[in-house]
Amino acid sequence: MSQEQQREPIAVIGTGYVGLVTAAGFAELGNEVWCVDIDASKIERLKRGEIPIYEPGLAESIAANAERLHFSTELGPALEHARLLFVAVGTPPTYSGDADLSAVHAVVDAMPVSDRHALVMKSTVPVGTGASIRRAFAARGKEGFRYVSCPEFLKEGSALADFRKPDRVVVGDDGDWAGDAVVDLYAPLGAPLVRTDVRSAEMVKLASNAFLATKISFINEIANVCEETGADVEEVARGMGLDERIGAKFLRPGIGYGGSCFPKDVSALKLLAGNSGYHFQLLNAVIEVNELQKRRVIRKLQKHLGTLVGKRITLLGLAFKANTDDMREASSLVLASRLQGEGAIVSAYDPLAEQEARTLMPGVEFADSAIGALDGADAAVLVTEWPEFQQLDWTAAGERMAGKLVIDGRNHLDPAALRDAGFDYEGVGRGS
Ligand SMILES: NC(=O)c1ccc[n+]([C@@H]2O[C@H](COP(=O)([O-])OP(=O)(O)OC[C@H]3O[C@@H](n4cnc5c(N)ncnc54)[C@H](O)[C@@H]3O)[C@@H](O)[C@H]2O)c1
Ligand SMILES: O=c1ccn([C@@H]2O[C@H](COP(=O)(O)OP(=O)(O)O[C@H]3O[C@H](CO)[C@@H](O)[C@H](O)[C@H]3O)[C@@H](O)[C@H]2O)c(=O)[nH]1
Repeated sequence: MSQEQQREPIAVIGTGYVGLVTAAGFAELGNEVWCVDIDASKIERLKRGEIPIYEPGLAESIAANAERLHFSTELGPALEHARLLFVAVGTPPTYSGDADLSAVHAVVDAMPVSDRHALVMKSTVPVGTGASIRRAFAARGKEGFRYVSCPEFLKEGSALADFRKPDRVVVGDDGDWAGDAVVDLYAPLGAPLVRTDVRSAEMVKLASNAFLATKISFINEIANVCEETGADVEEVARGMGLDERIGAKFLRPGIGYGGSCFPKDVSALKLLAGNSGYHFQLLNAVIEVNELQKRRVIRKLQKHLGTLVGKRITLLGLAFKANTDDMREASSLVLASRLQGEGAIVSAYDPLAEQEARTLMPGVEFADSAIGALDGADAAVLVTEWPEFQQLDWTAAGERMAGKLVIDGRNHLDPAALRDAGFDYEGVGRGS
């Protein structure tokens, strides 16, 4: 038998961003992967070779490894073929800001009480979730149920690359066969391994996201002070980032962090701390700065245009970041509704996220090109850092706009080039 054939078959429950990337990544390594999702239409599309989300390289990887990838709405085949069941279902925020664990509980309830299987938690869950799942199994008469926390750190837009070359692999377990098997699965990637207890692994995930979000809110506040003092935050971030203790990553100022993870995980950690009797003061500020950062755009527009009533404002980019079609917690959603609240007419363009955005942004006029969206606009707001906005012929765009104002929410454009093209340009903390 070749080494490839000997690799452990696994199951992946939930075929969203994390589940599909995990499945494709392990299939690349030679594992048979049994994927399960309750969304029948998603499974049908996957069986036909259609990939329901956009993630660079994912379609190609799934096509190249199709023989090792199996898709079903039934848990049965997964349980039959695999010992390790990777759970990658959603844990969205509830109204109160806690993580909604109903999908995780649905998976736990569907699991047989068996010695042969172990749950490997990829979904982001509050600290203590592993312990409560083990208690639930104990109540079903299964004391020795195996549970591994193996949090996922991929970033959308580079998810497959992150799987192939992770900064670290974190495995939280009781030191039993299931933890050993997960360590073996990841071994070919050669990543640093943190093997620890379940609660600490759960906390590594929440603390990492909270720290990164804190870094972003910090640089956003520095940017705001730069606007008051005439310093250029891009130069400041460059100077800070070269200090190895600080590091250059996640120091890009902008209109706040969005996406399916940072907002929900920061809030979940804050509530987890609160529920445990600790007031996590820093995270309150991180969240508040992030909310206010989006609203500063409105003030910048008003500074130049006066009232926004009847003004036509174009949002360039809608997805929460470039290279994804994901609209979850995108800053564009807040901006569009605030602009509409001020009486503005909002037009928009995004190269990938339009379809999803249409369902979330009532009253917004969508165009199929940046230049089309800018037609007749009084101002453009760059929301997502798509490379095509740097390549846009801004002189031609300016000729079609009613006013020549660009608010660059990601410091993505060249201020000098825009000013040469006759625009008023405002970035975030870029001086004047
Ligand atoms: N998206 C990211 O960048 C990212 C990165 C790291 C961790 N995470 C965490 O991973 C988890 C999954 O995130 P995602 O973005 O992949 O979510 P997603 O919404 O894209 O996918 C979740 C999938 O689970 C399926 N599902 C729901 N209940 C199910 C059930 N009972 N059985 C089988 N399938 C079920 C859904 O139909 C959906 O396809 C979350 O906890 C998230 O916080 C996400
Ligand atoms: O310097 C920066 C970096 C990011 N962002 C914003 O932060 C948000 C999140 O970006 P990013 O972290 O690149 O994307 P995600 O796919 O949400 O990934 C985060 O959330 C995932 C889910 O938990 C984790 O797995 C990843 O490690 C973590 O980076 C986006 O709105 C970005 O525009 C900034 O404003 N400035």
